[in-house]
Amino acid sequence: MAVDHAAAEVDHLAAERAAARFDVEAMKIAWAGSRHAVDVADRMARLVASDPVFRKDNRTMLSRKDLFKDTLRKAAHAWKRIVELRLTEEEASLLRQYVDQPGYVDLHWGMFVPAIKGQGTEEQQKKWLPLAYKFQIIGCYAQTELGHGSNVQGLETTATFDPMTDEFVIHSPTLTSSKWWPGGLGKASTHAVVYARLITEGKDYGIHGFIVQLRSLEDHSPLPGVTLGDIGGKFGSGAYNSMDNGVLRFDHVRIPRDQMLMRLSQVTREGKYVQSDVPKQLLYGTMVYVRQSIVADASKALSRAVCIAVRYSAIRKQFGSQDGGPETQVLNYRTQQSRLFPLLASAYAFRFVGDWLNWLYTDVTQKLEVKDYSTLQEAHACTAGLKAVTTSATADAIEECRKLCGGHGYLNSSGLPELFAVYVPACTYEGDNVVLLLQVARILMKTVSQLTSGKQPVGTMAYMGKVQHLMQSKCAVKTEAFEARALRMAVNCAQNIGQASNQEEGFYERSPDLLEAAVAHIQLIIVTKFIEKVHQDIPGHGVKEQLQNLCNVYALYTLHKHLGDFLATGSLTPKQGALANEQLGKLYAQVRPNAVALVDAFNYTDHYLGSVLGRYDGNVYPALYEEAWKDPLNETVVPEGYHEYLRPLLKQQLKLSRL
Ligand SMILES: CCCCCCCC/C=C\CCCCCCCCCCCC(=O)SCCNC(=O)CCNC(=O)[C@H](O)C(C)(C)COP(=O)(O)OP(=O)(O)OC[C@H]1O[C@@H](n2cnc3c(N)ncnc32)[C@H](O)[C@@H]1OP(=O)(O)O
Ligand SMILES: Cc1cc2nc3c(=O)[nH]c(=O)nc-3n(C[C@H](O)[C@H](O)[C@H](O)COP(=O)(O)OP(=O)(O)OC[C@H]3O[C@@H](n4cnc5c(N)ncnc54)[C@H](O)[C@@H]3O)c2cc1C
Repeated sequence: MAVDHAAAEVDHLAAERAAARFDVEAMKIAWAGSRHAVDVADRMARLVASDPVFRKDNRTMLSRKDLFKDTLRKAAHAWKRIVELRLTEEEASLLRQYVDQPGYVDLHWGMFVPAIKGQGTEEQQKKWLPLAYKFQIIGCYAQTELGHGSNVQGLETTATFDPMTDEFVIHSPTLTSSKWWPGGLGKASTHAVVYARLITEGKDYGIHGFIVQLRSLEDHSPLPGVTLGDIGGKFGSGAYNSMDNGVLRFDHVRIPRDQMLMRLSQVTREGKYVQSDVPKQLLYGTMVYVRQSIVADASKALSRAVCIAVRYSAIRKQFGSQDGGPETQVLNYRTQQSRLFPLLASAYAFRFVGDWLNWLYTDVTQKLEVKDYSTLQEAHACTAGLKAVTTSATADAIEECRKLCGGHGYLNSSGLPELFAVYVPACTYEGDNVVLLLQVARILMKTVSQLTSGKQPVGTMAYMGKVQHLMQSKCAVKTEAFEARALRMAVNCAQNIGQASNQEEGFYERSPDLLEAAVAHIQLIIVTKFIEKVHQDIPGHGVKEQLQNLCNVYALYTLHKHLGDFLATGSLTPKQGALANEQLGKLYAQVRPNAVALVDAFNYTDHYLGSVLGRYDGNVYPALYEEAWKDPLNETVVPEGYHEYLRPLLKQQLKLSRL
């Protein structure tokens, strides 16, 4: 008798959901932040999913040109819906998230507008922002060049003030000074915030931002002296190829003086350079803003991958039980759990630390408005470090989820290859992760060096003030072990650097250790913020308990993975390390019955997940089967090329065999 496997799989997910020991609706609120956040996300997700223009299941099969046109169409349609429905900023940005296709709008809203807000004077904001808000101009963020990305101070584009005409002359003096990478620049943008070396009265004052028009507002052709285009195809099919990352060269392009962003410093009519009393690091403010939003995005990308892998692992069965009973769901394998559940816990951990970082960023912004710059360093260290640690972990985790889904995970229809390809550049853009961690390490070294002078560290570095205690004690408490590990690694680095003939040389020599010290510090922040979250009042049956479990999984898994650090610094004994591992196994057993419900709490539509393996209804096999037939290769039974290449070959073999 034929068994309807498909129906059986569907029942499986229902059984998983019924077995969950907590209130999923309440967990949705804990994940999203509030009832309001759940409702608005739900509404926007459904709006997108039900609109045929936002279809994306065919995306990996489109040519680059068709994909780009599809992106323009989606962006225009999204804007039309935003205006027609009078969506709020919150609704609009969720709508953009669920459209789920990188495009010029991300850089327009995400970097061009914030750069003008952060670096422009009130007058400049009044002039440019209304144009940008109504899409009467489209902007991008043109900082990186062919020759320099990480080293911003090394950029070569020049902006030379000409007092005769009251203009800046923007010029690309070398091939390596060509702007290279800015998203939206290649084909869509009409304007850019261009970062260039300001030269006036014969002196180079370093990097500053300028608003430069690139294309005609009449026919979109490049303005005189401007050469620009797309830099070419990128990693993976679909994925980030929807974005027109661009190249841009200037040949003595003139812009009015008032298009220099003048909040941080000014050039007078006479050509005098005047520095404001604000720290010059505010020039990097747009990057800080985007880095904090990238941390929030990490939890979104990771939770999508984990949702697919958990649901599919509940559906997928391999091998029978000892007594010949039904086959085992792969989710029941201890190895599957030990690979998957830490990723599930990380998704929650990154979500909560992302919320905290958003709070920190808002707090710093408010302080800056009243000229309080005391938390600028903390904001830089936290955004840079958390961006680096969460994006690296998420990129690795998406690939691990692909492997957790076996062969089917490698199909585009699983959604995982495209998610990986679109996500991995997050480890590079907005600051290469190693470069960012070295920034954190520099701040750690500075903090350690100040300990002897009695200066008490604050914010996320405050634990370093407990130096006497943390350097000596054996740690029984979990957070204390994380604190001791981070502090001792930092102090070891500082001592080693101190022995070098000069500090810079010492920093250079010790940079691999410094990276690890920075990671230890950032992991401490993530663990601490997760613990703080579970100490809050969290309503809903069983919700707090589940989050407590996941928090323990995240902390103990991190500890297990980096046990070498904990042992080498004497922050834990080998026995404690072994006990932690034992405990981890027990925690996985507690997560197991709740796993499917824990990913349901992300509340993702099938449209947003974009995965036949992660379908809410669990109907995986019919969907996989159907999806295969949609491939353009299956449009004809006999493939194109048969008559040119297969038939002659086969005929030739036939002739040979008859000889
Ligand atoms: C109606 C609404 C519609 C809604 C639609 C919604 C649409 C969607 C909206 C939003 C989406 C948002 C998402 C955006 C999409 C993102 C896509 C990806 C885009 C990617 C873009 C980019 O990549 S842009 C380019 C990024 N480039 C980099 O990150 C370069 C990295 N390098 C650097 O940052 C710097 O060079 C460096 C920090 C590494 C070194 O700089 P420098 O040499 O100048 O400094 P020092 O090391 O000497 O340090 C000096 C001193 O400064 C301190 N410091 C350094 N940086 C900062 C900082 N950022 N902030 C504060 N302080 C800083 C440093 O610690 C030192 O301090 P001391 O006290 O002197 O020691
Ligand atoms: C998809 C994508 C979108 C982008 N969008 C934009 C955009 O909109 N606007 C824009 O201006 N830019 C954009 N960029 C550029 C991006 O910001 C840079 O690529 C990034 O900052 C890294 O710089 P780089 O390419 O110069 O790398 P490099 O610095 O050349 O890195 C190469 C290697 O050198 C290492 N390295 C570099 N410096 C050090 C150091 N001091 N110590 C130790 N190791 C080091 C790095 O770790 C890395 O392994 C984008 C990039 C990508 C991939």
